[in-house]
Amino acid sequence: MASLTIAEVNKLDSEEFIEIFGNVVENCKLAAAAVWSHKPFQDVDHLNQTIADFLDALPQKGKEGVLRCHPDLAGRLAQAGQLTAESTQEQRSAGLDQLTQDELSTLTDLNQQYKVKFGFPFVICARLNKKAAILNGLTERLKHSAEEETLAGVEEVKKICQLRIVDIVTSEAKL
Ligand SMILES: NC(=O)N[C@H]1NC(=O)NC1=O
Repeated sequence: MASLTIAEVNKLDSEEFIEIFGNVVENCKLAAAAVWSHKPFQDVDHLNQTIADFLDALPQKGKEGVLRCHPDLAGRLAQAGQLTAESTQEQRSAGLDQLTQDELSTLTDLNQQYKVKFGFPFVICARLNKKAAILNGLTERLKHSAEEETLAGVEEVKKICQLRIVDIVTSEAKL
């Protein structure tokens, strides 16, 4: 994805903006569509904060819905090569494409337990965690309440989103 300056971002019409930022929150074009109206953004941080505010303002069911738009880590879509480009890279960076058979069956089992308990998938920023930290995090977070996990999941969505935005928007003014 070509880098855009914040000035260039501020010139995008809503269709262009949704096309470019439509997956900064995984499979959730609505987030991009909603924040477009907050233009102009002063800088990347302002854009990040606006999306974070949008996510925080969602009611419980909306937050759960955002989490449900995320694919399982090393799950069915990953095995079938059907993840979004962003998610494919992120899961690879955590080493989730290099799991042993044992690690894969542990992760699959824990993911399933998590979904049965909470009704949405386990979400963690794969670019900031290696496979061991993901397996530990999943084991720990399974002990939480649904409210705690909705909030923890949304915090991870924000981290994923910030890193995706950094890939799109340059923080330097173009010469
Ligand atoms: N389930 C889950 O955490 N999915 C994601 N995490 C991440 O960094 N990218 C994803 O798609």
